[in-house]
Order: sequence, then structure tokens, then C-alpha cells
Amino acid sequence: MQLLKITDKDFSVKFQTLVSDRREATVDVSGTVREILADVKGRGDAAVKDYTSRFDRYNPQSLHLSETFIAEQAAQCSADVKAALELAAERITAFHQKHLPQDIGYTDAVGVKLGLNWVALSQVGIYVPGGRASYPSSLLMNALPAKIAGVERIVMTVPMPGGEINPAVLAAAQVAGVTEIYGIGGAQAIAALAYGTESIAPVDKIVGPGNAYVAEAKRQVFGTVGIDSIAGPSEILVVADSQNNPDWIAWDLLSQAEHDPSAQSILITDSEIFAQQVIKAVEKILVDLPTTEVASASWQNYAAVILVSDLAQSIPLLNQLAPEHVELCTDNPQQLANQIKCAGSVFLGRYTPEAIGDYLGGPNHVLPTARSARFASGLSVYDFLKRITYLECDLQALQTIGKAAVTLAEAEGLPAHAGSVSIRLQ
Ligand SMILES: NC(=O)c1ccc[n+]([C@@H]2O[C@H](COP(=O)([O-])OP(=O)(O)OC[C@H]3O[C@@H](n4cnc5c(N)ncnc54)[C@H](O)[C@@H]3O)[C@@H](O)[C@H]2O)c1
Ligand SMILES: N[C@H](CO)Cc1c[nH]c[nH+]1
Ligand SMILES: [Zn+2]
Repeated sequence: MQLLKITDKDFSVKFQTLVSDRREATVDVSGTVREILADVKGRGDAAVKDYTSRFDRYNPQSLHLSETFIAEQAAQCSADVKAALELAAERITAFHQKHLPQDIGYTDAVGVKLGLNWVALSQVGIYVPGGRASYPSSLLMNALPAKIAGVERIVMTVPMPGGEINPAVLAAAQVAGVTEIYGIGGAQAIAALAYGTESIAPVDKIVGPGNAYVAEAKRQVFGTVGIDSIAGPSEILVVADSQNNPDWIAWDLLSQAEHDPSAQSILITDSEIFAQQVIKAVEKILVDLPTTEVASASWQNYAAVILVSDLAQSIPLLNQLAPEHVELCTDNPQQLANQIKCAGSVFLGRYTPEAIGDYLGGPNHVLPTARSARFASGLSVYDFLKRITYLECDLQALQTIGKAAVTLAEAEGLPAHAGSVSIRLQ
């Protein structure tokens, strides 16, 4: 953890280093990922099985999970977890249904009919992470918006370390109505979804979060398929005044640190005493936290506490960092929230821990990381829709606007374009 003070002479140098630190790239995974993708493209299922054996210590006969296996595993999920999944699904569905956009269609003043129709993607792959922890919540966050958009084929991959799967993941699949499931993960799963193998038909777009290997694989298959955004190792930035309970803020920071050694937690505060209290509280929690190995690595290597003179100074810093999650633990969080331009999702007030959004607040938890919130948004129904525009002229409409098209085609030196319009005007 590093402590930065805005009043220090070297603050801007240190802050810029924090901004440009490429955490995902501490181990350069791009070469490894390139090899895995090429191998799966060339050898299909055999390569996927080899990598599954190597990275997930598991030798599957079949990559596909049978209906019976899914039902048996899901049945082992406890009733209270199932009820919580159902509540989460209800809330996520209610929020995402509000995204559904309207088609546009009208006839303009010269009689041209024009419009835009929203069309669902036909087949998508959803990546549900499962290396260090299992993520039934991510399954809901991926699958429900796809269902709402009207995607016909939803294909899910999930790693099964040691051949095991948390029953809650398959119970979540039942809640979301996902049936085509493969027990594979990492770059090999992304390759299988993008290129197809003997047992997995390729998809048109891959969405979902994952570790550095998954994030890099999505980057590299982009173009062959669409992707949502880079949703890599988790991030949280908490803006907190001294009126907060330091223990609450410490838990919030660790809630994201425990995801991945490359996760990042940042606190911005205007009180040095409060900053020290939070640091102490984090250290105390880490002693007994079952996920302490991962969380401590993240805290030691990537956490930062930034001391500002006034919380208003947090806004330009925050917008540069473009974090995945922002918590605003102040009396008037809305006033700060209104100035945020770059963040995946914002949590307002002292009673909105980010973890509520991870599970069942309603908004999606698959969010842009590694500063991609400068140009990308969290997963939504829009990720599963395309727009197709249309145009219809009758002779009179073509006569009205066609001459200008001929003029522009000639100006561009494209006579066939000009001819295809002018021949209809003769
Ligand atoms: N940004 C978001 O919206 C969001 C949401 C949920 C989770 N997450 C992130 O998802 C990630 C989940 O990571 P995870 O590791 O638990 O599960 P994961 O499913 O993303 O990764 C597991 C896979 O990584 C591959 N792998 C591991 N070590 C490898 C190596 N040395 N070489 C090649 N491949 C290797 C294996 O194939 C394994 O199947 C975390 O970083 C978490 O922060 C992000
Ligand atoms: N915080 C993660 C997104 O970065 C999502 C998640 C799922 N389960 C717990 N947390
Ligand atoms: Zn989380």
C-alpha cells in the first residue's frame, strides 16, 4: 500500500505512476495467450482438454455438461442460496428490462422513409469466472441481459478446478435458463467460443469478466467475434470523509482486494487520522480473513491511500483513474456523483457498500477495468443488441435528393455510384 499526499512536491509524478500502472501486465500474459488461442484454433477439443488438464487439474471426457449432471449438482444448492439467487435475478431483470430501446421509423419532409431497428444477436458466449472463487452472481449478470435482449443461443463456459463446481453456479444457470454449458475456463475457453471446436459451435460475441488471461484472450479474439469490454481484475475507489466508521471502509476496500492479487483498492480522504485508522483496520482484518493470501497481495502491491485537502479534489483524480467501482461515503454524495465522468458504477452514501451491487442491487457488476471506463460502460442489454438502419425512396423522393447524390459521387470520382442514381432519374 502506498500513501500519497496531494500536498507533497512529487505528488503528480507519483499519481501519474499510479494511473499508468498496468496491473494486469505484471506477468506478461499476451504471449502465453497467443499460443493458447492458436493451438485451440488448430487442434480444437484436444487442445482445450490439454490446457484444462494443465491449468485446472482436470481431465474431462466431455467438455459439455450433461443435463443430468447439471440437475444433480444444482439440487445440492441450499434453499437459502437458491432463494437469494432468485431475489437477485428478479432485481437484475427489473433493472435491465428498463434498458430496452425503441425502434425509430418515420417519413421525412421529402417522402423518404427511414428508420432504425434493434435486433438481438443470435448467439453469444458468456464467460463465468471460477479459478479462485466461484461466481454464480456473474452468471446472472451475464445471462439475464442476454435473455431480455432476445438472444437465441446462450453458451456458457465456466472453469471447474479439480473437476469440481460450486452447485450454486448450476443453480444460477437454472434460474437464468442457461442450458448449454461447458466446464472449461481461461484463454482456452475464450478460443473455443471464438473459433469453435468439434464439440462447441462458435458464437458471435463473448461477454463476461475474468482474470488477466481471460481479459487478454478477449482482447486478442476481438474482430473474429465481438466482445463487451475488458472486465478484468476488480477495482474499488472509495471517497470517504472522517465521519465514516473506519472498519466499514476497510471491509469495502478488502471486498475487491480479495478477488485477485492484481485487484486494486484506493481510498481518497481528507483526514490523515482517518486514513491511518482505515489502514490499521485493514491490517487487522487481514490477519483472520480466509482470503488473506490474495487480499494481502493486492493490498501490498496495488492499494493506495490518497490524502487530499478537500474532497472536491477527489473528482479530477478519480476521473483520471477511471475505476471500475466508486463509493462516495460523504454527507452529500450526489453532489460529487454529478461530476463523475469516468467510472464503471457509482455507489452513493454510507449505507451502499459496493458488495450490494456485486450481488443484487440491480445494475450489472460486469464492469470496465484497467481505465477502460474512460470509453466503455458496464454490461447491459445493449451489448446483446445491434442496430440495423433502413431507407426507402419512391420515385418522387429519389428525384428530390438524387441529384445531390450524383454531384457528390462525381466529386468523389466514383462514376458507378453516380450512374446507379442518375439512371433512375432519366
Ligand atoms: N470486472 C468485473 O466485472 C469482474 C466481475 C467478476 C470477477 N472479476 C474478476 O474475475 C477474475 C476471476 O479470476 P479467477 O482467476 O478466479 O477465475 P477465471 O475463471 O477468470 O480464471 C481461471 C482460469 O485462468 C487460467 N489460468 C490460470 N493461471 C494460468 C496460467 N498460469 N496460464 C494460463 N492460464 C491460466 C486457467 O485456464 C483457469 O481456468 C478476478 O480477477 C476478478 O477480479 C471481474
Ligand atoms: N466485484 C466483482 C466485479 O468486479 C463482482 C463480484 C461477483 N461476486 C462478488 N463480486
Ligand atoms: Zn466483488
